[in-house]
Amino acid sequence: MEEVPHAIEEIKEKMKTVKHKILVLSGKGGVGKSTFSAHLAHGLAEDENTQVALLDIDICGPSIPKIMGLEGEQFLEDNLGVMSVGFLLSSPDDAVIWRGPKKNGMIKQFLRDVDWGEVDYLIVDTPPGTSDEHLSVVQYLAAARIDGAVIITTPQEVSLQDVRKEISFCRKVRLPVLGVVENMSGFVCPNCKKESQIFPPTTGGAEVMCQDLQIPLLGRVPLDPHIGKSCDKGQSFMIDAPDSPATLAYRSIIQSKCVCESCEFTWRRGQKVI
Ligand SMILES: Nc1ncnc2c1ncn2[C@@H]1O[C@H](COP(=O)(O)OP(=O)(O)OP(=O)(O)O)[C@@H](O)[C@H]1O
Repeated sequence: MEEVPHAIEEIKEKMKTVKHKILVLSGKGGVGKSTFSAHLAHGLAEDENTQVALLDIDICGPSIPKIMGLEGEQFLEDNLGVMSVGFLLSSPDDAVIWRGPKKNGMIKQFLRDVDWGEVDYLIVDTPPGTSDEHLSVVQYLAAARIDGAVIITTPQEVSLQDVRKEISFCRKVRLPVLGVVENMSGFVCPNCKKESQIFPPTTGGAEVMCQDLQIPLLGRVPLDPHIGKSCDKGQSFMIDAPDSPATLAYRSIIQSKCVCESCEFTWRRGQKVI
């Protein structure tokens, strides 16, 4: 037990070279959290002067190595580093069946023992829900100050319901909510450009929920089947389809963050919600 406060101090020291730490959360699985985390990392790293690190703590289902086209390697570009438990498995098909303490130990090792170097943004992709991994990363980074969480949802009530739980978790552990991204939000037909709602928002979608909870809606990313194709190839969809509505949505979300060097990072300054 004595070990945890000690590790928190060590991690605080290690994180001195990491400017911003952003957790990516979702209530439900399969809503596009890892895809968003990967594209946030790609998008931020397009500026070659920005150092980005992507840490995948979805220990039982690490999909970041595949999405980033890194099965076996740990670095992508000079300014974009990736770490995942997926790199430690002998085969991508290996199952990780770990209890809480072992997961916590792995997260501690990732944060404390990886040589992160000078990093502008550390993006942490988490498993769905609120479990050991979330508590652990929040606890270990407690003294190192996390900027906040971005929460990914689809427009359906079944996903939004779990987002409310996620927000309640954030409030309990005093993790600021930077905002919500509504993913798979409408489908723009590539031929006629008409938008249809594949997953209709029965309760008003993320927009109404964000208004109710006074949380920023960072943007909406439409459904595009080519996103899955790019991810399967380990490529950035933003490079593969630079003019698509989904790319424009990713870019608008990424660009809306405050880039001012001197100010304290918030997605939209002054709107950080605890
Ligand atoms: N906007 C989108 N349009 C179309 N497909 C998408 C979109 N976003 C994500 N996907 C696809 O949805 C599937 C689930 O995405 P992803 O693995 O990122 O979800 P996740 O929330 O991280 O899931 P889990 O938490 O279970 O790991 C993937 O096949 C991905 O390619």
